[in-house]
Amino acid sequence: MTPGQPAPVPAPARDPRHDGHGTGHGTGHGTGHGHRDRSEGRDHEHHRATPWSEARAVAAGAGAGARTAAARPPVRVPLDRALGRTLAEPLRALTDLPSFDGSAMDGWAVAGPGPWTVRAESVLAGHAAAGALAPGEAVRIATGARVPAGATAVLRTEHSRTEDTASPARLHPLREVVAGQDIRPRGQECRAGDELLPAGCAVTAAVLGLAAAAGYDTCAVLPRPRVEVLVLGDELLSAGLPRDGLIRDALGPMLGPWLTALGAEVVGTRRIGDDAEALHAAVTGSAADLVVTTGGTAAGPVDHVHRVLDRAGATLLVDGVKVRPGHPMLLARLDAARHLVGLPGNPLAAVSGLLTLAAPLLTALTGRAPASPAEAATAPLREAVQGHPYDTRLVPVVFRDGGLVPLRYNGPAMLRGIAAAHALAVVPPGGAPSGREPETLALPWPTADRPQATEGACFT
Ligand SMILES: Nc1nc2c(c(=O)[nH]1)N[C@H]1C(S)=C(S)[C@@H](COP(=O)(O)OP(=O)(O)OC[C@H]3O[C@@H](n4cnc5c(N)ncnc54)[C@H](O)[C@@H]3O)O[C@H]1N2
Ligand code: MOO
Repeated sequence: MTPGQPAPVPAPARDPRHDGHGTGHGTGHGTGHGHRDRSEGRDHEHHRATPWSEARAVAAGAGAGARTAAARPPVRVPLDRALGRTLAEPLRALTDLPSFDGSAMDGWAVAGPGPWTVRAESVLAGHAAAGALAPGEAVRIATGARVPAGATAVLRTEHSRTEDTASPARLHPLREVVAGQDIRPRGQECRAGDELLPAGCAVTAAVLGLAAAAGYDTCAVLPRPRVEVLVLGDELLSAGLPRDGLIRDALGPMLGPWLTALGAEVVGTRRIGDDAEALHAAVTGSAADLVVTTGGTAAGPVDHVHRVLDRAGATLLVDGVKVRPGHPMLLARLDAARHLVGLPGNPLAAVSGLLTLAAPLLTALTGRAPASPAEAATAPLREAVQGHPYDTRLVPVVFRDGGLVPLRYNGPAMLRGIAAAHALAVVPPGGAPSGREPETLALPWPTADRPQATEGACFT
């Protein structure tokens, strides 16, 4: 079956693999995928579902279009508020770096060949420069101090011997002295005006250091896309233990920080309940560039998202994706500059929607270059991973001993696997054999290796 061809919709009872989650660890659903209890128009939903890679491309295109339509100007922020933002302009050096000829070592600035007569003074970093040295003279110098005019080299303390009995003291080299040694010449790293980084780079801690060194107090960054999260569902509790069929809202606490890590400014996370009127008002009244809803995407009696989008005059760009978990995810254009991503309510399905639709859309909206799949870390699979017959699977994995180990708790309602994961492996329809190096999706935070004993026992 090639992508784009209509996929048959086998009845789950006849094809148990169609739950698509492979391991059978409590997938918590599997009651059919054809949305047969919807109106006739949705009977063949799976035929309309977009292949996974195409869905990501559509989302990226939507983000790029919205960015052009919104045309929001760059903002200038102090360096201590720029972390995680995107450079709106190339970072050009405002000064030569180093800005003066300085000593790279603690020792002696010397002029000409030794031995040298030692001047009584010392030159320290940040202090006045010593007067010019005449050939045959030396002066004590600290790392980072300006070398005096006339100096031809710096001699490290440990490569020198001083003869204090002489007056003035005499300095002898303990090894050959090469002209220019241990002097950091002005402009060695860059000249004023040189482009240090192009526009579009993410501002990392290292970029902040470079910008400060190059003379910046503020920097111009792209505006962050504003995102509002609407959490649907009457069954959700914000605190305490699950009780009486009610469960804790796992998505409200997770999505805001995750979207922030993807470069968004999260303007709010609101609980809406299963109330179509409230949802319609929230969607049409939102000033956000991207509205993210959770739940209500499928075929249940209170799954309002499609109806509300119809009523709001939105255009569905993606209505279902050939991916497990998360296939009911959707992407709609609310107007030229605003979009809505509908994430399924099952928590790992919501993560799948977040990475499939919201992440590429936000990357394009932010103005960053999309990460190429070839750049994402991968490794040979340590074991075969069962595939869905027609859909892509996203499976939480850890990197271990040079291989990729799929994690076990990967059911659509489970977060235990993804919480321990280093990445998500993209498993093509039909599965991936042991040894295959699959495409992976990186998680937008550092992942530390955990003690193997715990991981091995509990997660794989
Ligand atoms: N007849 C069909 N039923 C279902 C289908 C289908 O194709 N036909 N697809 C299933 C799949 S797959 C998924 S995924 C879900 C998607 O459902 P919705 O997006 O409509 O989400 P809900 O029904 O509201 O919730 C599903 C599930 O997730 C729990 N949930 C919801 N929100 C949260 C939250 N914030 N934190 C934690 N858990 C949440 C909710 O209680 C349900 O258990 O539909 C299947 N059904
Ligand atoms: O399995 Mo659903 O795929 O939870 O999207």
